[in-house]
Amino acid sequence: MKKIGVFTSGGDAPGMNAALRAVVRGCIYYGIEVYGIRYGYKGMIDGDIIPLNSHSVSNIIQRAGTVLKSARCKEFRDPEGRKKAYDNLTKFGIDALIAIGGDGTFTGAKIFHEEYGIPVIGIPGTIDNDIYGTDKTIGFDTAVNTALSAVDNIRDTADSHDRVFFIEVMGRDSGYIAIQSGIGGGAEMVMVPETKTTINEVIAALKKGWSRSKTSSIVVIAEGDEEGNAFEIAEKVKSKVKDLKDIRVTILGHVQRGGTPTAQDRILASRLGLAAVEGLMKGESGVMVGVINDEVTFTTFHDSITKEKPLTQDLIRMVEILSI
Ligand SMILES: Nc1ncnc2c1ncn2[C@@H]1O[C@H](COP(=O)(O)OP(=O)(O)OP(=O)(O)O)[C@@H](O)[C@H]1O
Ligand SMILES: O=P(O)(O)OC[C@H]1O[C@](O)(CO)[C@@H](O)[C@@H]1O
Ligand SMILES: [Mg+2]
Repeated sequence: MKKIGVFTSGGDAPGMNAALRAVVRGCIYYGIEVYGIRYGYKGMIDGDIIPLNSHSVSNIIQRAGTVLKSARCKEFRDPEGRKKAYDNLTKFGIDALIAIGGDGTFTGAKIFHEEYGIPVIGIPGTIDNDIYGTDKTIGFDTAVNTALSAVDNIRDTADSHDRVFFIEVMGRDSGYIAIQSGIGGGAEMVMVPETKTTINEVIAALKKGWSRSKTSSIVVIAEGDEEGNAFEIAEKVKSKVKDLKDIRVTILGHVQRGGTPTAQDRILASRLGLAAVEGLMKGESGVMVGVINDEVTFTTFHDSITKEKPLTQDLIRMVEILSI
């Protein structure tokens, strides 16, 4: 293994730059050449590939986003697109890959690895934390803290005006950001795609609060909840509770994808970046590197994308008890 290509793909996540830095510095330390593939699979297909050196990753550990840029690339889903990508890698002499991204990125990496036999290791970088094989994904901790700080701010104004707020956080198919920012922010109710929560249950939780003289309430909703988005859920609640006081809806959106990476995310990213390089050197391939119980662990792409990572049931149970 002489030349590693590294890329970031899918939604960006705070800490991706720290992971890239660790990959580049790790390669240089072990005498391996390293190339950056810009815009994920799109850059692989377009041949947008640049050599990286130690200086290329100076002063980025603290920056969110990804200096390599990211993209969602339809063409890579087709065999013709992947053939173009492989031809470009051959042209540059790249003989191994490190993919930083989420489940979609790993699905593409798995197919590519199986088709062309090129060694690939994945690093989990997504705010959603929806990947099996690691306790946390890079970017999740920062996103939770961003969402939590927004919940705190909303609580201030909700309290002044005696209002009910429905706050939607990110997580296409996953309630990790919702449950953690909900518990941390003292929400009256958290709605996540992993468990079914009916509108009547939401109403019951709100009424319980009002019966105990609570004047304001917060409901945190993961964007993938089966009852709909925050506006739809607010409307459903309103239609069933005639004397409902003032309500407001806030969608936090992409604000959760930016922001200075937390210490936890920078350290996790640095650890996983170096472990990916060392893993390739030891012959690991077709796997994702993660940290479970503070230990570096390799999980096959197959398991990382197909096995479910369940929300801790204890956290779901806590919301009701602690919001009385
Ligand atoms: N089945 C597939 N075959 C080939 N490539 C795929 C496949 N699924 C996803 N990819 C590639 O991986 C890219 C990233 O996937 P996706 O957009 O789902 O983001 P992700 O990596 O899951 O990150 P996040 O969920 O954090 O946004 C896609 O744009 C596509 O190029
Ligand atoms: O606007 P985009 O890039 O399509 O991403 C939105 C999605 O990306 C994620 O933030 C993950 O990165 C999801 O939670 C969200 O649904
Ligand atoms: Mg994904």
